[in-house]
Amino acid sequence: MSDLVEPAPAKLNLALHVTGRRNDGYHLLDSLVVFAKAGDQLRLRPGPLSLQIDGPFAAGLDSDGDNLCLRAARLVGADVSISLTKNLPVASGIGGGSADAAAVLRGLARMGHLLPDAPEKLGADVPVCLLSAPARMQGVGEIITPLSALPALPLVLVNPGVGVSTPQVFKAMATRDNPPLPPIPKFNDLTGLVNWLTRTRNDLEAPACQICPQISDVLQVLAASGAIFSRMSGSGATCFGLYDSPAKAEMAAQSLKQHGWWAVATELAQPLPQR
Ligand SMILES: C[C@@](CO)(OP(=O)(O)O)[C@H](O)COP(=O)(O)OP(=O)(O)OC[C@H]1O[C@@H](n2ccc(N)nc2=O)[C@H](O)[C@@H]1O
Ligand SMILES: Nc1ncnc2c1ncn2[C@@H]1O[C@H](COP(=O)(O)OP(=O)(O)O)[C@@H](O)[C@H]1O
Repeated sequence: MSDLVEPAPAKLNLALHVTGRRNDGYHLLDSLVVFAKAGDQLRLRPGPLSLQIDGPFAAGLDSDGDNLCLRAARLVGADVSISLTKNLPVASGIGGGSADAAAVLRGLARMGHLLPDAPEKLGADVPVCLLSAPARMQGVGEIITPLSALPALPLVLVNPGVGVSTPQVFKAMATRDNPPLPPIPKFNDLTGLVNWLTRTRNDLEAPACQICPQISDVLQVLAASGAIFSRMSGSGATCFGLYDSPAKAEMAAQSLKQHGWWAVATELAQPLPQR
C-alpha cells in the first residue's frame, strides 16, 4: 500500500486578542486564523506505531513518545508508521506541532479511524488546525467558526531562529481582560482586510518582544520591506508580512534571509479536499 500524504499547513494568527483567563490558568482567546501553503508534510502507512523525522528543522525535534504526532495516533488508538518532514521552525507561533498532530488525525480518519471528541487535549491549536482553513478561534481554542474564503494574500513568514516558550509569553502579559475582535466582515479585497487588521492586535506581541528582543528587530525590518501590514503570529517568534503582489513578497523574503533569518514567501493554503 502506498503512503498516505497529508499536508500540515502553517497556522497564522492574523489577529490574536486575549480576552480573559480561566481558573485553570488557560487564557480565553479571540483570533482570526488562516493557513499558509508553507508547512510540514506527513506520510502515514499501517504498521507498528513509529515516527521518523527528516527535513530542514528535524534536528530541533525528538521523535520520542512526547512528539505530538505520536500523541495524536495514541489518542485514537492507531497503529501507524509516521514520517514527518519538518519544514517549519519549532516552537515558533505557527502551530507546527499542532498542525502535525491535526494532519496525523486527518490521515488516520482517511484510514478509517474516528476523530477524537476533544482534539484540544493535544494542544489548544489542534481543533483549528484540523480545519486548516480561515476561521475565528475562541474559547481556549476549541470554539471554531469557519469563515468565507479570504482574498489572495501574498505573504512572508520570518523567524529569527529563537524558540519562544508559549506559557512564558502568556505569563508575561500585563493585561488579560482585553476587548474581543471587532465584528469580522466578509473581506472582499486585501485593502479591506488590512483596514480591519489595523483595528486589531496580537496581545502576545509585546510580552514576546520583551522575552525575545529579536522579534522587534524582525518586525522593524518587515515594516521596511514593502509589507503593507506586518505582525507577530501566536506567541512568536515567527512574524508575517502581507504584500500586494507575490513578486514583492518573494523579493522581501530574499532580503530578510540576508539577516540570517528563516524567511519564506508563500500564500494562503488551498482548501483541503472534502472527504
Ligand atoms: C498561542 C497560540 C495561539 O494560536 O499559538 P502558538 O503560539 O502556540 O502557535 C495557541 O493558543 C497555543 O496553542 P498550543 O501551542 O497548541 O497550546 P497548548 O500546548 O495547549 O498550551 C501551551 C501552554 O500555553 C498556554 N495557553 C495555551 C492556550 C491558551 N488558550 N491559553 C494558555 O494559557 C498554557 O500555559 C499552556 O500550558
Ligand atoms: N511534531 C512536532 N512539531 C513541533 N513541535 C512539537 C512536535 N511535537 C512536540 N512538539 C513540541 O511542542 C512545542 C511547541 O512547538 P510548536 O507547535 O512548533 O510551536 P507553537 O506552539 O509555538 O506554534 C515545542 O516545544 C516542541 O518541542
